[in-house]
Amino acid sequence: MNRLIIFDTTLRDGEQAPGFSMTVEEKVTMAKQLEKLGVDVIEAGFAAASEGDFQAVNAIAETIKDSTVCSLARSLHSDIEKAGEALAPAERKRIHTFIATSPIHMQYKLKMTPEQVLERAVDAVKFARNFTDDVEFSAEDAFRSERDFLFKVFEAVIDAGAKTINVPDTVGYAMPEEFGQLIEDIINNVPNIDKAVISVHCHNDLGLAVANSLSAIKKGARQAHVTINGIGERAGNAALEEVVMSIKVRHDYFKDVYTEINTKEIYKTSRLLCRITGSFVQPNKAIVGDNAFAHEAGIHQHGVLAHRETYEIMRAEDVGVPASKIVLGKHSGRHAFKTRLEELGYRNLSEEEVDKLFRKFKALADKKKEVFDEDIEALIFDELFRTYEEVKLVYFHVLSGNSAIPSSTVKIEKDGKEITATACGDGPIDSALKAIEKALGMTGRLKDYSIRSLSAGKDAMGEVRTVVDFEGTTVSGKGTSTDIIEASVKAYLDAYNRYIARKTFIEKRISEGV
Ligand SMILES: CC(=O)SCCNC(=O)CCNC(=O)[C@H](O)C(C)(C)COP(=O)(O)OP(=O)(O)OC[C@H]1O[C@@H](n2cnc3c(N)ncnc32)[C@H](O)[C@@H]1OP(=O)(O)O
Ligand SMILES: CC(C)C(=O)C(=O)O
Ligand SMILES: [Mg+2]
Repeated sequence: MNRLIIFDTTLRDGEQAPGFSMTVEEKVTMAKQLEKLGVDVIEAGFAAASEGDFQAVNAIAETIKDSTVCSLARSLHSDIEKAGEALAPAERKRIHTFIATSPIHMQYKLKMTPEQVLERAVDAVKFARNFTDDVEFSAEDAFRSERDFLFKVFEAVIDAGAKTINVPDTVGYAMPEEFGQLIEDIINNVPNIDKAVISVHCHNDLGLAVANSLSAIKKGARQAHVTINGIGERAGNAALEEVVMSIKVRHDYFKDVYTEINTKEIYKTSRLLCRITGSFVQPNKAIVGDNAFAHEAGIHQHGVLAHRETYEIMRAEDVGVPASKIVLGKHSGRHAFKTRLEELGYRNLSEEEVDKLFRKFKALADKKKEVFDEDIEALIFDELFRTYEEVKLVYFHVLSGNSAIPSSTVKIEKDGKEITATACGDGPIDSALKAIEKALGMTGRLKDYSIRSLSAGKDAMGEVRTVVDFEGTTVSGKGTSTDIIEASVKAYLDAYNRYIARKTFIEKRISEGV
């Protein structure tokens, strides 16, 4: 009675939004991840819409074992037959048939009388039962429908064999209290409602899709139509991650309602959808946005460091986000700054040293959006401990092409001497970094490498960031240039210089007996 069925329509309503079309292979990949996430029903598409959608529903029906696979169908025999055919291989299959019940849709779009709509709905459900016992019926635009007519339609389709009746707020018009009231009214006015599950399908035109879904769940709805990242027609549908985490985090409010979602898979699923569709979620998006577990303001950082729950109502790990983040920027405070210094290995700085660094950090943060670890290390060495000579790049030369073995020559200045070295590699960057290592006389393990453009145009400045392990110490480095090979070489040398600086710092501290 208290299990909330999660009906995911990312691959149907989600895909209907401009820019979110997916190929058959992409839909299957997404469906596999939805199965891992533990959704109860995957609405795989609208089999009658196109040959591609038919293939997608069919391929998902063949692949998915743990979730029910569903296809949408208008209240037409031809649509329902297509859905039945596409779903044939599924272990558990559902046909979701619908017809609009609001006066405006019946009059202007369907050009049908209410009696005809009622008859068509009943006929569709009966016909769908030839393919599966699991039939869901949606009264499209239910929220703007005449209540008595809506109740009559639901009663009739349940009698005809619908196991789930879905109540869509197709145009996102409802307010949460009103939508909850509609569910209560359906429970009180549809005599056979105990034979069906009440489902809701909310759109986000006024930003209320999740609030409306939750209000309905509170009143007794036990299935929610949702999509990953809230994608869907126009402003989208209710976001799966928000509905599921609301139920989980506020179990005190939703009493015994629960879902079978493996919440640790949420973040991964959200990212997969972004990768497949080439879309982004806004940074402040609940649960899965980049900032959902990030803290930049000093007072918040202090609170979170002292006791996480001061500013976090759920754990990042519970939704699969690697960890909550303390982001250093112009709003950050001394507590967070000192913690980051300690995380970077600078544990024994005096309070005066921390103060001096903190002032420099604030000045830098005023100029930069985000202050990275390598910026902090640069401050430490530039301001406090510049006791070593940096290795400098004198020049580099690279030979590359699709018919040549990439090779590089570099000259560096180290300890007052110029050293030249040459190496071959798998590509121009690989050969240049190998030549640098030969010249340095030390090999590092490149743990991470990223490149981004700092400006627009073909001649844009590129910024390379490297994370390198030198003799068991991990350091990061940064280099910029309009030439990405030069930026890479500089970033590698920068990491090496930080490694030497850190080693020098530790040796100095040891010799001082600290
Ligand atoms: C609220 C929702 O999300 S509803 C689902 C929306 N999803 C889609 O539309 C998916 C993609 N759609 C399509 O590929 C096409 O629209 C198709 C294949 C479904 C239909 O294409 P066409 O036959 O060219 O019709 P078209 O889309 O122009 O018009 C829709 C027709 O379906 C009818 N119709 C709409 N809803 C229903 C329904 N639930 N039951 C029966 N008929 C319906 C309309 O009255 C109209 O009929 P008409 O052609 O006799 O005037
Ligand atoms: C097909 C139905 C459920 C729909 O997407 C809607 O009404 O928004
Ligand atoms: Mg919809």
